[in-house]
Amino acid sequence: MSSLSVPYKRVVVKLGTSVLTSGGNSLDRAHMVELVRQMARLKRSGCEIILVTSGAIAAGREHLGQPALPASVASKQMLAAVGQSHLMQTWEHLFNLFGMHVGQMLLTRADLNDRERYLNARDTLHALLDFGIIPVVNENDAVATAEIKVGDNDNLSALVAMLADADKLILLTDQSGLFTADPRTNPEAELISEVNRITDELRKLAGGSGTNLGTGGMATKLQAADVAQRAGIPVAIAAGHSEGVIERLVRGESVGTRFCADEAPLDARKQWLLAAPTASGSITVDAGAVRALVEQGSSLLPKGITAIKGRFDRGAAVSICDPEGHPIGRGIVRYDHASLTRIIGCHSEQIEQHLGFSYGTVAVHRNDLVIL
Ligand SMILES: Nc1ncnc2c1ncn2[C@@H]1O[C@H](COP(=O)(O)OP(=O)(O)O)[C@@H](O)[C@H]1O
Ligand SMILES: N[C@@H](CCC(=O)OP(=O)(O)O)C(=O)O
Repeated sequence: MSSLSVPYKRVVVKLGTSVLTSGGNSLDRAHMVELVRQMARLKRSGCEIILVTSGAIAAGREHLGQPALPASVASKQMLAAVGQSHLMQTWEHLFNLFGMHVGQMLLTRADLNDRERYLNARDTLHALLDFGIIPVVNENDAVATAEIKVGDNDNLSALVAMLADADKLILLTDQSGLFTADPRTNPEAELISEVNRITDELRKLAGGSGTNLGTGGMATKLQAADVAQRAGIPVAIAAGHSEGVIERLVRGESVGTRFCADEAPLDARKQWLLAAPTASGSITVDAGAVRALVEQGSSLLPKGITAIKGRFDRGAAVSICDPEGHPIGRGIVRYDHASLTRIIGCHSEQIEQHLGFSYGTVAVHRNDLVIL
């Protein structure tokens, strides 16, 4: 038994393509063994590990003899379909060396959009953990169309961290963390070691992927960190090739860039609302409503609505935008788009008069609303 002391008991580790291939054209199995060794030691010390793994497309290219990375979505899906089974076999084999089992979960946004499916996925994840099995998660690239995709494994890992009630999210990549600029193009870039709040200024520093292998670069890692932070989960971005990096982070050492968790995290339903649903429409509100929603945490009344876009049912998730069209929040509507269009700008007491029925005085209740 290892004598490691682990302050974090349930940890999501996301490994980018950049880490799994070491920047090359195939999976770097020697390095994967080293990463598995660290995770296995942590597991023996009482820490539950959930692995979010990229690398299906890279494994598919390797298996098929390195065809050029295709531009078309269908060809990438084909590579992912070929590669996912090889990727999974590799993980299974490596964890088996340490006497551990893995269970595959392939998810899309559609599995998380619907609250019931979200809860089902959560139950499966918890059942795997209860059995001492390591969940190995990737996006279900082979079936994910643009509408149902999470799109990148950084955001997927934040969703998984929430699903799992994890107490730490570790994003491992080919850089030592978040820098003041992309270190590939700016040699002056400096590592940012701690982030308390993710601001627009910080978002501007985070660029896309510097390679054609990774998806999203630092921009999607920051989005993931934002979601996880608000769910009360601390996040680290660090280099996957830094020695003992997973163990050091789980032991509480500060490596790379550390994002503190919010002290007042959103409740479970709002976490789901923040992270999962694709908005089926949008509601534009006036300046007074923006203040009421953002500063006072009020519900959205029909009176503050100035425009509605899209077609949605009662109970759908919609985006809420300020007068300039910038999204300020996301909420579940109490009225479908047709009814809401008829009560735009109305006082709440007039709803029944206009519609002949009422589902209550608010368009979006504050319990069903999350501010971005
Ligand atoms: N501010 C930044 N700090 C660090 N890396 C950055 C920054 N902006 C952009 N990047 C790029 O993000 C890349 C890592 O993301 P990505 O290629 O998607 O890797 P992964 O496969 O690990 O997800 C880096 O190689 C780097 O070029
Ligand atoms: N799901 C894809 C990876 C998507 C992705 O986000 O890649 P990366 O930026 O390398 O973490 C795959 O398995 O190839």
